Amino acid sequence: MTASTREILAASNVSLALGGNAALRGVSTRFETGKVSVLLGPNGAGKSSLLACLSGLRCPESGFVTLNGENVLTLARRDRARRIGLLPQAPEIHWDIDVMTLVSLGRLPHRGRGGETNEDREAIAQAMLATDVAKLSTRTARQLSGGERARVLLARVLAGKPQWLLADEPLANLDPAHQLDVLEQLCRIARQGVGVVLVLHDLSFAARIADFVVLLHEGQVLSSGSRHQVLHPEPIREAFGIDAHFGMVGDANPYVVPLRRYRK
Ligand SMILES: Nc1ncnc2c1ncn2[C@@H]1O[C@H](COP(=O)(O)OP(=O)(O)OP(=O)(O)O)[C@@H](O)[C@H]1O
Repeated sequence: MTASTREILAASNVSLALGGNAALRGVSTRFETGKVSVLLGPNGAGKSSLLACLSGLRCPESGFVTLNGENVLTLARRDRARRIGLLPQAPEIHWDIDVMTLVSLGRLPHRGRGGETNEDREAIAQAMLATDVAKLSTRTARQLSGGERARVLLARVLAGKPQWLLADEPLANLDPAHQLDVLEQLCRIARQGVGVVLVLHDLSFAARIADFVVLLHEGQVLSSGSRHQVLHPEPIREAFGIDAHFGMVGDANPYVVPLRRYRK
């Protein structure tokens, strides 16, 4: 991808109410391809709601989301599905399906009438390798452990090779080795030009990989910018109500340890 093909996914003054709750209140922010962006915030802050609006899954009450200036809701569904891959939070698998078939569903937006192509097969194999699920390919997806299922569902999204990957807590349920593997894959595809937008709860992983951070609180953007600007005692205290210790292991591994609840 060259600078001229850079894409921007932008939320402009987005508000969303869910069941009478104000999930988002006038959120404006923008994301770029080629970067890892991380949404942070306490439970109920609006992170999943923002991903749902960015992906076109939910329609804001007011405001809008644009992809390169075009409203995501006006994109043809198939075009949107090709360009934006969404991994929702803790998705369920509702039917008996083997892992290989489930991952191959990620290619559906690309399928023509001729059935599976070599390109499809290659994308599926790459995605299964990247998430370390090849050895599970004949297993029934519903019988997998939580972490195995999470990796298979990420493989399905990766198989679609979207220009944008929006993932809601992609590290939840993963063991530390697979957390590191998945983070490395996500950073790698960002370097290749994909726009990666992640919801994370782990502040240390966010500090390690984020090019851009949006900190949400009560449906609003409390702070956004580089990890150095946002992963800072003041905004973290205000958003989460905690004091935290910020440190470094070597030159490249920042960490954040929540210490105690902040009491005024
Ligand atoms: N289906 C729904 N019906 C009613 N209210 C909802 C629904 N989904 C979310 N909400 C509310 O909208 C607000 C934002 O929820 P959202 O799931 O976006 O938060 P979040 O930041 O992703 O939280 P978490 O970290 O717990 O996943 C919360 O107050 C939540 O209770």
